[in-house]
Amino acid sequence: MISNPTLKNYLDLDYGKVTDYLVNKLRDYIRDSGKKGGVVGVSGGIDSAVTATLLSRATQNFYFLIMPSNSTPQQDLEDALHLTEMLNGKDKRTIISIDNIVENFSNVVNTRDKLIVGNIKARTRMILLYAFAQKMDYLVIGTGDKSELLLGYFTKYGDGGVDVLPIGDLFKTQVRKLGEYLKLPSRIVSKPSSPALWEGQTAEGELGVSYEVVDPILYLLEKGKGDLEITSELGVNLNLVRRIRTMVERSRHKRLPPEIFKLP
Ligand SMILES: Nc1ncnc2c1ncn2[C@@H]1O[C@H](COP(=O)(O)OP(=O)(O)OC[C@H]2O[C@@H]([n+]3cccc(C(=O)O)c3)[C@H](O)[C@@H]2O)[C@@H](O)[C@H]1O
Ligand SMILES: Nc1ncnc2c1ncn2[C@@H]1O[C@H](COP(=O)(O)OP(=O)(O)OP(=O)(O)O)[C@@H](O)[C@H]1O
Ligand SMILES: [Mg+2]
Repeated sequence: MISNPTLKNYLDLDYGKVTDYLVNKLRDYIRDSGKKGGVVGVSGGIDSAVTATLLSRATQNFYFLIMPSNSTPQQDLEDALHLTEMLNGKDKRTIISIDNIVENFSNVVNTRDKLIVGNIKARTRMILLYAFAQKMDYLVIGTGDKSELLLGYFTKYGDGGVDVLPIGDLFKTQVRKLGEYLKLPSRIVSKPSSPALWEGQTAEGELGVSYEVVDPILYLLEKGKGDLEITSELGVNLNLVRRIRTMVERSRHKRLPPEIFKLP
C-alpha cells in the first residue's frame, strides 16, 4: 500500500473526466484513421472490460472477440459473455476457441514449453483480431495498461500488437478504479489480473509483487527519481526498486518499433 500521503494524489483521478476524455479521443482517433470502428478482444479481465466499455461509448461500430483457450478459466468466459451482453454486444461478438490453432503452431514448433505456447496463444489472438478488423474495416483496439507496458508484461506482437492503446497511460490500480466508476460487474473489478496463458497463472504471482506496490514505484521511476529516493519515499525494499527499474529498461524494445540500422 502507499504509505506516503503525497503519493496518493496520483491515483486520485477524476474518473468522470478521464472517461469523457478517453471516449472522445477514441472516437476522434477512429474517425481520423479513416476506419469505420474498432474490434477488441474481451477476456473477462479488467483491462479489456474497461477498454470494451470505452469503445462502446465512442462508437456503435464496435466488435468483440472472445477467444478462450484450454487455460481460460470458465469464470472468465462467463464474465466475458456477460460483459459483452451488458454492452449490447450480443450481435456484435464472435466466440472462437483457439486451441486447434495453438495446437497446430505448437506441433510445428515441437514444443510444450508453457511460455512459448502461452505467447503463441497471445499471438494467435492478435492474428484473429487483425483478420476480423480488416474484414470489417475496423481498427484493433489495444487493452494494455501503463503498468504492463512499462514492465514489458505482455507478449511482443501478441497482445502488444495493436493499433492504439486507449488506457495505456493508466496504471493497473487506476484501471481498476475506472472500472469501478464505470460500474462494471464487481466480479471483474475485483478479479486478480491474469494473462491466463497457462493454468493457475496470475500476474502478481509471476511478477512477484502486487500492483499496489509496483504502481507507485513505476510512477516515481517515471518522474526520474533515484532508487534510494524511491526506497525511502515508499518504504519499500531497495532490491525491489532495482528489479523494477531493470524490468523497465530491459523491456524498452517492446515499447518501440524495431530499430532500423541507419547506414553511416
Ligand atoms: N534487446 C532486444 N531487442 C529486440 N528484441 C528483443 C530484445 N530482447 C528480447 N527481444 C525479443 O523479445 C522476445 C521476448 O518477448 P516476448 O516474446 O514478449 O516474450 P516474454 O517477454 O518472454 O514473455 C511474455 C511475458 O508477458 C506476459 N504476458 C503475456 C501476454 C499477456 C500478458 C498479460 O498481462 O495479459 C502477460 C507473459 O506471462 C510473459 O511473462 C525475445 O524472444 C526476442 O525475440
Ligand atoms: N480469452 C480471451 N478472449 C479474448 N481476448 C483475450 C483473451 N485472453 C486475452 N485476451 C486479450 O489479451 C489482452 C491481454 O490480456 P490481459 O490479461 O493483460 O488483460 P485483461 O484480462 O483484460 O486484464 P488483466 O490484465 O487484469 O487480466 C486482453 O485484454 C484481451 O484483449
Ligand atoms: Mg487477463
